Amino acid sequence: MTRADRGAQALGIPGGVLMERASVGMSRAILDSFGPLAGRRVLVAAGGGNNGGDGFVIARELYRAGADVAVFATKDEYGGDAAVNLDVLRNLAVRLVGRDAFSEELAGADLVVDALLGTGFEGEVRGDLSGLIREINDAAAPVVAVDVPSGVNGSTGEVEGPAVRADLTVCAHAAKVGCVVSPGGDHAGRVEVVDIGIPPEAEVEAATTWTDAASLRGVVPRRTGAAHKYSAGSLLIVAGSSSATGATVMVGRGAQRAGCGIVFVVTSESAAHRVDAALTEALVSGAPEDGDGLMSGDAVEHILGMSERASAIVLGPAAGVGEGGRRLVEGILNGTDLPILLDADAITNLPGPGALAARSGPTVITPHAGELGRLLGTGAKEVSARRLSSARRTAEESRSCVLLKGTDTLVAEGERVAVNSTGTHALATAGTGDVLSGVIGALLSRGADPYDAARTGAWAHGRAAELWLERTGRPVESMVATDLFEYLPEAFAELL
Ligand SMILES: NC(=O)C1=CN([C@@H]2O[C@H](COP(=O)(O)OP(=O)(O)OC[C@H]3O[C@@H](n4cnc5c(N)ncnc54)[C@H](OP(=O)(O)O)[C@@H]3O)[C@@H](O)[C@H]2O)[C@@H](O)CC1
Ligand SMILES: Nc1ncnc2c1ncn2[C@@H]1O[C@H](COP(=O)(O)OP(=O)(O)O)[C@@H](O)[C@H]1O
Ligand SMILES: [K+]
Repeated sequence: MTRADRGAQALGIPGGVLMERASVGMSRAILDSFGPLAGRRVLVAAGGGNNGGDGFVIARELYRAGADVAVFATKDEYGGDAAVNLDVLRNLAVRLVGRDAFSEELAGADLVVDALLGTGFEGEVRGDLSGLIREINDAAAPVVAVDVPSGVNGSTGEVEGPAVRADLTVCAHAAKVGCVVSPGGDHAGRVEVVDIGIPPEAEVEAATTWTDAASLRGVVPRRTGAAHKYSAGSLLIVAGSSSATGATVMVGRGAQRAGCGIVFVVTSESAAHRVDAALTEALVSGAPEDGDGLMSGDAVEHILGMSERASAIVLGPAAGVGEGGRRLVEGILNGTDLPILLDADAITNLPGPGALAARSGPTVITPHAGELGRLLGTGAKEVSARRLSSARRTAEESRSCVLLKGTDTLVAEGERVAVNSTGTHALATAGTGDVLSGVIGALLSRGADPYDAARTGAWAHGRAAELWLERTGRPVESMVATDLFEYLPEAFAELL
């Protein structure tokens, strides 16, 4: 955002013009959501930087729309465009209130505009601002955040202290990363973006992008008329144990619905016949298992033999944690250059992210915060607090593609991070992660590169859940992971 802003100003567009356009657009969005505001009481809380300057312009626009506007400004003296716009308020009948009147104004407000801190903020909120933020969060009125909820780091989504909880966040030019990546994203409410007139010449390529359907056009590999089942994608799934077959079945069915031409499964030998019965179209074989019914290190030879017929591998779901599992993962990683997706127990069986760095074949790992916390040795809490940097760091140390699951699934590879746009909390049910592994595995087997396979898979998986909700009208709580299979084809159809 800073680079785009500088670029626009270098082209001769004054900063004040950008502020004006941003704030007029934001005011329109506010009126669309909360208007008409004639006669309603609006409190604008404005901080000391340009976010506060936006707040002054919004105050003027809502005043023009007939609202009874009060403005609390944290500073006595302003500079630049903010000062200009504060002067305008002084010339109008807009009430400027002090700290002593803030709480009372807040109690009587029908709408609160949070323009305290924007993209210039990082770290923990200092001084009296934390008190203001707490008061805003305790107030009954709905809250609109300007550009980013105050207290949220706009570049990372990290929240280190008190932060505004908004009903609507209006962003200038583009959704700020902090409005979509958790935990900041959980503070933003609905996010709307307003055009502020930055010309294409000033656009910059963002390292963090939003995976929507448009960003995936042309990315999904297509099956041609000359295809046979192997060229259409041949996936080897190494999963499950004597006592756990469901995960394996869900990976397999997810892969089939994501267009894989042929699915091979290797599982513990005592479970193979049950998986075979459940996966009609797949070729299932059993591998040596230990006393606990988990595939043992001795299974490596059989798996590598099977891998000669595959174009990608999914390794891990319900395969078990322990010494045998560690040998299994190590043996497969060292034994083949095929694209591999490691999920669940295969991630837990890794000694650390560095264990993947030496691989020459493409590698994807799909941890949730708990699994990534174990892999990094930092714990789930730390990963959840710093999702973007945790995913980035893991991608760098593992030289792999990292998909970090959550409400805002992130896909990180090299310098790039994609934030998934689909999904619903209906997915918070056991087994949905297994389906995701199958979908991404299928895309790898069909020739997609890891980054595209992971972000396309996440998008289609989330979209399938949305379609289930839309089509069935059932409550989110009643979804089970296998419901996704029926809607995956329709989700993919939207990308083709
Ligand atoms: N294209 C654009 O870029 C456009 C940008 N626009 C708008 O400008 C916003 C960015 O403005 P910005 O750069 O002035 O920063 P901003 O968010 O107001 O913060 C600075 C203030 O925060 C304070 N502060 C900082 N850290 C703090 C802490 N830990 N704890 C407490 N306080 C802290 C700091 O205080 P100080 O350090 O000076 O004491 C200073 O007062 C952007 O989000 C958008 O709304 C639009 O007008 C359209 C064009
Ligand atoms: N609240 C939520 N909103 C959106 N997606 C969610 C939510 N909760 C879980 N998910 C998604 O559901 C899947 C759960 O995966 P995981 O925890 O590995 O499940 P399992 O291991 O039981 O298969 C992930 O893709 C995750 O992103
Ligand atoms: K703000």
